[in-house]
Amino acid sequence: MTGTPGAAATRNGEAPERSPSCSPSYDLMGKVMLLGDSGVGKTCFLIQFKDGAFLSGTFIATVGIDFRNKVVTVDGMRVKLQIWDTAGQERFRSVTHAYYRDAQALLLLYDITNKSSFDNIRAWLTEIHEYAQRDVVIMLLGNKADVSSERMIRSEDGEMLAREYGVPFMETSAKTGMNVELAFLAIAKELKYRAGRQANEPSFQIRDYVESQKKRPSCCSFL
Ligand SMILES: Nc1nc2c(ncn2[C@@H]2O[C@H](COP(=O)(O)OP(=O)(O)OP(=O)(O)O)[C@@H](O)[C@H]2O)c(=O)[nH]1
Repeated sequence: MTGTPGAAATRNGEAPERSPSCSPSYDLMGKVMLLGDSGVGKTCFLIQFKDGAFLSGTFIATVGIDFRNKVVTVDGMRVKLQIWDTAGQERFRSVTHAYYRDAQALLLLYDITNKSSFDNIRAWLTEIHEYAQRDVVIMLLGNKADVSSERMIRSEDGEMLAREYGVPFMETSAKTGMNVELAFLAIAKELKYRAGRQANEPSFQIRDYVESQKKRPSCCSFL
């Protein structure tokens, strides 16, 4: 485990800021958590977004929780995303629950080649409703979309589950980068919209935005 809620520093050496200091290099900050079963690709997803790289080779399960920061610019506003990578293993659940409370957004991943990771999404959503803020932004992501030959979950099933819970959905690949940046940009746009919402401002619909922007793997229509 590498930190507690509000701890000063973690393994990657960055300090989890709570509020902007004298001259912040961003306009808004949001805390995002990556959730999902062990092995679905949360750490790779974060590293692809942060560094544009893919960690292949031996799988090393996350222990406890870790985080990285990245600033993205949406509609001229710099949004600092503080992204927490959680351990998917059951034995770390009580540690990660403590972090849900002040998260503004949750990216919930399953692995399209692993049926149980998809079946467990309902349990994850139950947990989220128990521990997270009521208005937390949730996005469902079917990761490893590059491995079409081992696909176990149809894209349509992901879409259907997401519709049932009223959350945006897309398939992603931490390996090729497909839709990785889009997931975070959509979250940043939603946070920006929420922070600056004014009575006469046209509303931002994250589900419509994701639907209009997402890339679909060419592999899955035959399933
Ligand atoms: N082909 C492919 N492999 C992936 C992808 N994302 C992750 N992997 C592989 O899946 C394995 C698990 O990835 P991790 O990112 O460590 O999984 P995790 O969800 O962080 O796992 P925990 O830390 O135990 O919760 C690794 O061997 C990765 O190389 C992807 O999009 N495509």
